[in-house]
Amino acid sequence: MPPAEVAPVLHAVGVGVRHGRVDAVTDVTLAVAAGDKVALVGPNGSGKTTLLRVLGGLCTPTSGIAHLDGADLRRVPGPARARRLAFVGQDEQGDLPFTARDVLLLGRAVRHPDWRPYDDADHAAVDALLDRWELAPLASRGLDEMSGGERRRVLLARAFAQGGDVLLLDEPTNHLDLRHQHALLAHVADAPGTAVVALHDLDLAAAYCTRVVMLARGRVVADGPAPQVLTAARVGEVYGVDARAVDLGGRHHLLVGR
Ligand SMILES: Nc1ncnc2c1ncn2[C@@H]1O[C@H](COP(=O)(O)OP(=O)(O)OP(=O)(O)O)[C@@H](O)[C@H]1O
Repeated sequence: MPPAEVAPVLHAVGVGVRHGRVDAVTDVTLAVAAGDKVALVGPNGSGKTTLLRVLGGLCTPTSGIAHLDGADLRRVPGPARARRLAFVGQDEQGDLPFTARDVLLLGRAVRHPDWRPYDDADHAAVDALLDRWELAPLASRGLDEMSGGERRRVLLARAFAQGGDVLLLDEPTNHLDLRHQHALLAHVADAPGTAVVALHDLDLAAAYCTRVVMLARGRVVADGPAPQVLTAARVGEVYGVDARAVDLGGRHHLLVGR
């Protein structure tokens, strides 16, 4: 007997988003299965942020529909959505005087719809995240007293604190140094849940994601494993660069010039 079809966790069907006279996303159909780690790549303005926001229920499509576990995302109430999905935006910097510990506890708040106070499990989860993200020395420091990269790491750790099973991250490596870029994507790759991550660094996409979806002018132009999507010809054409694909130790890389 063939295995039963597993419904996608996230499913955009014929999604279009129009901002005024701009078609940001056009007729995108994308099914993301549980456990998929999807890199969303494409040039500036190709629709990555817009599509991520649709998948997170933060932007209502002008046409088509987006589902979370088969339910129309427009009808999933905010608190229920926040228990499943965590979204970290591209420019989220957070300059409020909350400490790192406060911010991670705020992430846990989505698990307390009844305003129940934080319990030992919340504090233990936050302590574990502070350790894992090397944030313990910043636990009592305000966001407004941190460097850009430190703040960014706190906000990304908050997404993990929410404890949902779907991560939507928009250019999460912005502001992070090399080691933290790799550490972050390793966290994402190792997490048991589903992730869709907009990335400009194609090497990071190839190294840590199981699947690469490439957008150009609001449409999906390729979808599959990195070596099949990130070919020299396609990257050259879509980004307008001179690209060469190389295999180093079994890993797909691109050498890029103008
Ligand atoms: N609020 C808005 N009003 C009008 N046009 C918008 C708005 N937001 C985005 N756009 C346009 O929609 C298109 C897609 O933008 P989007 O931010 O989704 O692209 P992106 O791939 O995330 O880009 P980048 O890599 O530069 O972050 C672009 O042409 C952009 O100019």
